[in-house]
Amino acid sequence: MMEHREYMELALKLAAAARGQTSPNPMVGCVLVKNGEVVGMGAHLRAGEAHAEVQALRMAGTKAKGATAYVTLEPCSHYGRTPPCADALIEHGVQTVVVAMLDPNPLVAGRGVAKLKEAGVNVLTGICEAEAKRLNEVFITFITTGRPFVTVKTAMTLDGKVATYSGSSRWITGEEARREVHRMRHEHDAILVGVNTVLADNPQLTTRLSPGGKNPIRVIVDTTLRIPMDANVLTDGQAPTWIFTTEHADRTKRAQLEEKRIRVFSTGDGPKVDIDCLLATLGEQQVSSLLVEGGSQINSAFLHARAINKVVAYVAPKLVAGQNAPTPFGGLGIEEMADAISLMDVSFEKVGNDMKISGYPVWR
Ligand SMILES: Nc1c(/N=C/[C@@H](O)[C@H](O)[C@H](O)COP(=O)(O)O)[nH]c(=O)[nH]c1=O
Repeated sequence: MMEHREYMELALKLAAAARGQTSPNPMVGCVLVKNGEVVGMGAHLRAGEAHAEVQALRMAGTKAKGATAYVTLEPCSHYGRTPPCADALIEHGVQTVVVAMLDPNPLVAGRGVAKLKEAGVNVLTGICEAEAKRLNEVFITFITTGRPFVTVKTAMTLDGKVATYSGSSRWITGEEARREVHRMRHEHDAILVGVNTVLADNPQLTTRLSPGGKNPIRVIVDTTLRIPMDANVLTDGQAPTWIFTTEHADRTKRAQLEEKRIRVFSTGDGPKVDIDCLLATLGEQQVSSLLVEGGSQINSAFLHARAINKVVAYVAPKLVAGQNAPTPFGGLGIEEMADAISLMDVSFEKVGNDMKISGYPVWR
């Protein structure tokens, strides 16, 4: 007999299958079980389309009556772009609803559960809650702060370099790791690099490696608009490119860029682009997840702005040495080792011949 946990794990797997497709909505999965038999399954596939519960109820039909529903996120109780799921579960006669986590939106948290209970439905909450929260770390951050969840991704040699002293960097990591990075791009609403990376690598920042996926919005941090007009990100038409600059930028250059329908945002008259302001602006533009691919100046700026939610570092078993070779985080740096930014919930995973280390910075 499958336990509550096993059915919820199945619902979580269904939810995760739509990773990268549902923004700015969360990933949600639902499994309907009756007398020990799965009678319906569903996942939310795209914002504006049917919610997971509705998909599962459609599959179950009349078998939903008296069934138990396992849902990875509290059923919605308000009219968004689709009718409330709590009502649909009640109308189909579902007897018990097992919920992994309550809705993180403070405006609706607990309302769906309350509606179900008022209608006489048994409700259990907190089954696989930690896994459900980890799965929707992006949605939770975005809905509670209004800013994108920021992941800094870096790739370095074993001796901590992101390029040789001459700037050569292709490639540090192997095919598998780079393919995985392109999947990360698919999963993110936007990808950010500094203008130094554009000058050094002329990157495309698109999701090209198999199995492909959507191209994120390309965000370039460029304090004085040094970006070359013939840069790939300005000419390849593969994805929107937004530039964040300051009031110090050359007005003619700004007009040239805007003529090419490049969106240019100024974060004010500070010496550098204000990361806080950049994130607030991206949030207003409904960007719920941001992949920062450096380089070292940008990564350091995000670190000093305490604006990193997650770090994903690929370490390749290669050595290039060079005291002038750039490292993942540049800038002045932290003076005392005791003040180092530690990561928590760290995972270590071999990807091809490279080591992937992921974790969540602990901001004291
Ligand atoms: N050099 C490497 C990376 N380099 C990352 C950035 O510095 C590159 O400019 C960016 O990925 C280029 O984007 P593209 O044009 O779309 O391919 N990142 C990696 O994971 N492994 C590397 O070996």
